[in-house]
Amino acid sequence: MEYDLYRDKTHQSFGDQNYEDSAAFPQGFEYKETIEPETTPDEENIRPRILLMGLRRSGKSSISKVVFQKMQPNETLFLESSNKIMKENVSNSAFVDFELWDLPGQIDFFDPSFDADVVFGVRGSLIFIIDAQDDYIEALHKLHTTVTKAFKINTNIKFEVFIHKVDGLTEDNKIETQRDIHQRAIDDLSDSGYDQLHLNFHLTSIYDHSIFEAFSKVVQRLTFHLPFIENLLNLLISNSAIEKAFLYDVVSKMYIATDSSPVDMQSYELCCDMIDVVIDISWIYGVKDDAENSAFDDNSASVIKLNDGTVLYFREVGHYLAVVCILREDDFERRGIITYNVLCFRKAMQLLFELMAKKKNEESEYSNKIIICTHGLCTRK
Ligand SMILES: Nc1nc2c(ncn2[C@@H]2O[C@H](COP(=O)(O)OP(=O)(O)OP(=O)(O)O)[C@@H](O)[C@H]2O)c(=O)[nH]1
Repeated sequence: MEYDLYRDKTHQSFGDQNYEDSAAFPQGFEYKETIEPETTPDEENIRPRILLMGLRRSGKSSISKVVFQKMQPNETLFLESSNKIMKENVSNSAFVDFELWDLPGQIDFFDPSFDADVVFGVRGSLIFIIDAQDDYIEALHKLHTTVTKAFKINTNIKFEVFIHKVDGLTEDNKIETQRDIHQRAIDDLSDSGYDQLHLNFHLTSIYDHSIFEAFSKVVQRLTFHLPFIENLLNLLISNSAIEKAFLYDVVSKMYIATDSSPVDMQSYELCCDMIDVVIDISWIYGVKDDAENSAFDDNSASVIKLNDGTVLYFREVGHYLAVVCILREDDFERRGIITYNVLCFRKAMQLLFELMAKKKNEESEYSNKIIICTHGLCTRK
C-alpha cells in the first residue's frame, strides 16, 4: 500500500486561486441545479437525546463504550451490570452533538414513581437492543411495551432496534433471526393498533464495523440538513468522477452523510481504516513542540493508493469532519479538479455551519451564498 500524506496549507480559502494542477480545470464553470438548505425550525437548536434501552446484559454499556469511549470490544467482558442511568454528552463535531443515556435493563421507566415525560419527552431516538444470541421472546415483549408507551408520550421519537451480538450467528442464522424478530415486532404493533409506529432494524456487533454503521444511521435520522448534504455529495461525485463519498465524524468514525449510491460495508470499512491511518501518521510524525496542537487539523489531507488501482482521498472539511472518497486511479489523474471541487464542498459546509449558528432572520442571505458556492463546482468532461 502506497500512501502520500500531506497537510495542504495553500488552499485555505475558496477565493484562493492557487490550486494544484490548475491546468486541469475546464475553462468555464458549469451551472448546476439550485439546492436550498432545509429550513431551520426552533427545534433544530434543541440538543437531541439518544436512549439506549433493552434487557439486562443485552450490551447497552458495551455499545456506548466501544463507539464513544474507544474501549476495545474484548474489554467489555469485564463490565459490571449498571443500576443507574449513565448520561454522557457526545459533542464531537457539528453533527455529532447529542446526549447519550444508557438506561439500566432492570428498571421500569414507566413506573409512576418515574417522570417518564422527562426521559422520553425530548427530540431524539430510542435504541432498543435485543441480544440475538439469547432467547428473544422476553426482549420482544419488553420492546413492545417500551415503544408503545414512549410513543404515547412523544410521537416524534425515532425508534431503532439493534439485533445485537450477531457475531455469534452464521450468515443464514442472521437473516432468519432478523426476519423473525422483524415480523413478530411488526405483528405485535399492528395487533394493538400501532400501525403508524415505525421501527428501524439493524444487525449489530461490537466486534466489527456494524455497530458504527448502525449508529451512523441513527445520527443521520436526527440530522436536519441531511438531504442538503447528500445533494452536495451527489454534486461532488458526479462532477469529479468519484465512485463513493462519505462525510465522516473522524472522532467516532460514524458517517454523517453519503451520496445516493448504495453503501457497501467494505467501502465503509476501507474509509474507516483510512481515517485510522491518517490520525496515526499525524500523531507519529506531526505533533508540534507544544504537544497541544496536533498536525491533524482542519487542513489535513491525505491520498492512499491501493495496489488494486483504487485511490482513497481524505480531506478535512470542518472541525473533526472529513470527506473520504473512493475512486479509480485513472480518474485520479486530474487530481486538481477533485481538490478544487472538494474545496467548493468545504466552503458550502462552512456556510452551512454559519447558517446553523445564525438566527432565523438572517437565513436567506446565507442560503443564497451556499447556492452561489455550489454553482462553482468544476465539471469533469
Ligand atoms: N459476542 C458479543 N458480546 C457482546 C456484544 N456486545 C456486548 N457483549 C457482551 O455482553 C455482555 C453484557 O454487556 P453490557 O454492556 O454490560 O450489557 P448491558 O446491557 O449494559 O447490561 P446492564 O448494565 O445489566 O443493563 C458483556 O459481557 C459484553 O462483552 C457483541 O456485540 N457481541
